[in-house]
Amino acid sequence: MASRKFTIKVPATSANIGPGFDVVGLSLSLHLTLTVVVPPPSDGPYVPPLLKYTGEGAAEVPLDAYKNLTTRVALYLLRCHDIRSFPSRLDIHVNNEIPFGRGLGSSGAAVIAGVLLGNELGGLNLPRERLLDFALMVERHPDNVTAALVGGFVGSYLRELDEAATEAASVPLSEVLPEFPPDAGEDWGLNPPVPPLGIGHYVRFGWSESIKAVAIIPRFELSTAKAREVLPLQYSRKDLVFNLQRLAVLTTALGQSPPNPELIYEAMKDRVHQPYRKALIPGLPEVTSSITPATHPGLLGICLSGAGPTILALATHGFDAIAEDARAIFRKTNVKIDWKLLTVVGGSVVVQ
Ligand SMILES: Nc1ncnc2c1ncn2[C@@H]1O[C@H](COP(=O)(O)OP(=O)(O)O)[C@@H](O)[C@H]1O
Ligand SMILES: N[C@@H](CCOP(=O)(O)O)C(=O)O
Repeated sequence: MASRKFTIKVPATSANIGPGFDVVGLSLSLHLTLTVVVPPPSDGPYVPPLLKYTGEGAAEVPLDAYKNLTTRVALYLLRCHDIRSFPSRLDIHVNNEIPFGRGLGSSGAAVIAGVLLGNELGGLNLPRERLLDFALMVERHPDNVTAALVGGFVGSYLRELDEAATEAASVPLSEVLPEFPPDAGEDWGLNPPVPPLGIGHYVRFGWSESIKAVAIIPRFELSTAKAREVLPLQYSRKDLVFNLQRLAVLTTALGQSPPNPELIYEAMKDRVHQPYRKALIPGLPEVTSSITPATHPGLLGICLSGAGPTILALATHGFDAIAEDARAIFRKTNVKIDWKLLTVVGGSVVVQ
């Protein structure tokens, strides 16, 4: 019997796009790719997975399958289906183009890669909606994981669950993700909480082909957890209405051809997360307020990408001027940047 080989490819994502905090996401042309070889069953002793890693994060990512986010998520899926461990001598090569902790959805991509890996290894054939439930037990805001899974410009919500399901869906992450092999003398993690059915729901919006994304990526990391801690628990009606009005317009405006810069620039403004995150990202207010469609022809709108620190500028042309002027503003605060011109791509694929 021959080895089985397959590839999993998951895109980067930019969440929020201004007013859509925890609601909208956009899949972008940087990828996390797993090349997986499953050897045929043998009678020899059990050999744990061999994990190799190249690209972004290679120096810091754990290569122990019981510590690595992607493989722990895969194991979570397997154990929820009574499969206790990875196949023996599993070989996984990860190549990552998505920088860590920059607001481009690296952790969401790692989680989606994990659910797809578990689904393949276990031969589970779970539908996309069920895979999303598993991803949402790990990454609990739906914007990144939904866009990474289904691709495009996507809006999603979490269904209100009944009391029992809410409890099942809100267990600590440490109870969801296994951290030990099955022979570690621990029962812990072998019967993890199974996700309630239908946690997340989504819709894909139109996207005008002419719109590209300039990702202006500061050379420092900001963890999403830290950037969420600075957000308030309550908002004024004025600020909520400000965002709702803009989000309603934005979801259609980005699908129109030709896109309307005046409409989009205003519709990408936000009062729910960016004002609170500016202290963590020196240069953010100046970049978003001084780079406008009037000063930079081709620009449509500009916002924080996810929890930051990356800034996302949507534009049809004039990409170099936008990025280089953002670089100059960041330089004044001693922050160096890299920038990439990205396109909106399809969702995750598994190729046999
Ligand atoms: N491919 C990956 N494999 C394993 N862990 C990853 C991978 N990508 C991201 N992570 C984990 O997620 C962390 C970054 O997540 P987060 O703070 O949410 O930032 P973001 O998702 O915006 O890049 C990394 O420091 C790392 O621990
Ligand atoms: N809605 C979330 C999105 C986080 O995205 P990430 O790419 O920074 O992980 C938030 O704004 O906190």
